[in-house]
Amino acid sequence: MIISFKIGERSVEADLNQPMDISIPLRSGPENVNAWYVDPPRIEPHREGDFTGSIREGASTNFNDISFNPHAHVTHTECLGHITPENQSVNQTLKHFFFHAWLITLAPEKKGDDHIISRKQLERTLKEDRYEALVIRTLPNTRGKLNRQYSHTNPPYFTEEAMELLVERGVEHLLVDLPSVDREKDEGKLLAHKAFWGLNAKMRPGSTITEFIYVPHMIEDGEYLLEIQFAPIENDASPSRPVLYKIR
Ligand SMILES: N[C@@H](CC(=O)c1ccccc1NC=O)C(=O)O
Repeated sequence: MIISFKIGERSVEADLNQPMDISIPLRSGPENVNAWYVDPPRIEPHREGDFTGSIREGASTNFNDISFNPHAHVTHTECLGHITPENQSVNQTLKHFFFHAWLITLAPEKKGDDHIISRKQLERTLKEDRYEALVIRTLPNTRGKLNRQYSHTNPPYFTEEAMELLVERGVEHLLVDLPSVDREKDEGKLLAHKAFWGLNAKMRPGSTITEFIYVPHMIEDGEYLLEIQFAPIENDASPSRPVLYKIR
């Protein structure tokens, strides 16, 4: 199916039969991507008394329980509720699912023992005045991102000033291939998350951050139609499947 749509006054098309999935799937066990010091996710037959929800073990159907943490184990979209005492649900935050997005690629800069995405670096790369959604692929970009064990590795993160620039450029939905936009160990400061959601300025409760994406090499930097779908769970974050479509 080819769809025609408008971005502002510009008429464009996209082929819905050519989706580019940029999610990391969830699988059972230690091969799954992991962060935040938690055990691997589990997908296993439901057990109750002498019932085991597996056809191989005599049940009429396969009937698995799934145990995972959206922040630790899978591509997930999160809302302001990730960092506020009030319960806020991503399922109430995101009410439409197609966005005008740009994909950019950056090599985080070394700063002491850290690797950071800085404001300067973003200023050099961001050519548009305004963005609705921004997808950031970091280098090196290998399939290792699909099952990396991130705990205690101090992954790259965004500086507060970098996030302020994204807010200035109107970015409502930010997607990154890292476990977090903040430093792994920052004593709970969460400066980048707070800057993005405007906790010390104008609050941006409709904005979302999607972490743990994986953008394969063959997808070129540029402009896309982005679809973000997620499981309708009332929680600060939910596992999501962002998909890009070429705009032409
Ligand atoms: N850096 C924070 C922890 C943190 O950022 C975090 C902890 C658990 C799950 C997700 C986190 N950050 C992510 O988006 C800290 O050191 O307290």
